[in-house]
Amino acid sequence: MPSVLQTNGLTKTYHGFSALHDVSITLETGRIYGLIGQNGAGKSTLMRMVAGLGFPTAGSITLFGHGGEKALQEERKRIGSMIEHPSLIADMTAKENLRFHRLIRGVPNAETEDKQLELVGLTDTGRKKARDFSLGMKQRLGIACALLSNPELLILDEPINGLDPLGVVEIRNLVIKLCKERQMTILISSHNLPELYQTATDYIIIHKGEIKQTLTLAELDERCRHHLCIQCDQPEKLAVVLEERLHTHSYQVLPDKTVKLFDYLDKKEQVANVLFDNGIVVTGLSKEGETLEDYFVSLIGGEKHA
Ligand SMILES: Nc1ncnc2c1ncn2[C@@H]1O[C@H](COP(=O)(O)OP(=O)(O)OP(=O)(O)O)[C@@H](O)[C@H]1O
Repeated sequence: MPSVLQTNGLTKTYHGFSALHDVSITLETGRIYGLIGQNGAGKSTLMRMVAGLGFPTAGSITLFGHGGEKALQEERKRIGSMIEHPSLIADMTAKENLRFHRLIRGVPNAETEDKQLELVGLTDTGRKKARDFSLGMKQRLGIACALLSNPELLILDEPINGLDPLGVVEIRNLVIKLCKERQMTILISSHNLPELYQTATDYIIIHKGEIKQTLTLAELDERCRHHLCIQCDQPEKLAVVLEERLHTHSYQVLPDKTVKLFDYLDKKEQVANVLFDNGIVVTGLSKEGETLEDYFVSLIGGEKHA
């Protein structure tokens, strides 16, 4: 089966400024790809190129195994997208908005309107106009519009931006459901990395227009180094005890005096006993791992978070 999407050396330059540089990625069926990057990293630019909302300066795109402008035009009918903002008409109800999008996109069956409204939980909005919708409702209606043609690839640019916690969970559940039940491939960008960690099966990390890394959730978990997190009254003395009594140098003392021990992960009690025997008062000892956010920060060289 061909990949859903392949980009090869995709590059976009705006008046000499390189917004995307040599981007080569592959998306496979039925996976949720979290696209991560700081403001201005090139996430929307990449999504726009794939959705056909902009032309690359160089490089190529293959969708469902087909490349070339003519074939891409056809294959893009298999894509649904909500990029930057949901494109809604403020004066129209949810259903009218859906009908408008359905007609301009030439989707024949009208029943799909109710189906999408139900899927995103907007069946009860009646005569209420889109202008009076909450941000979460607007986002969900935008997703419903993107789903009208029953796409195989769904592109969502920051769909949870500005949503309250309940709204965030609703979008997460919807995305996971679409992937599981319809084998839909989803490319989703967000600055909310803890949330993306709960949603995505794969991660694409982009920095200053270039792909820094692509990895699966399993690879991420393996790379997020696990450690014992120790809180105590004397971190300097603790360091000496770790080196002299436990013969390890694999630790880090953080500015807040927490100590991360990368050794003895399954010997918590032994560590606790040795520290106690050496007069160190331990107020916290737990096994922990790095988060997606920590990993992202260390990967892009400690710059501000996404
Ligand atoms: N039409 C344009 N003309 C000139 N520069 C542009 C244009 N569109 C995007 N850029 C620039 O390209 C870079 C990448 O922008 P892009 O919107 O893709 O970033 P992003 O990762 O989506 O950021 P954010 O998280 O803030 O949405 C930015 O520096 C942006 O200013």
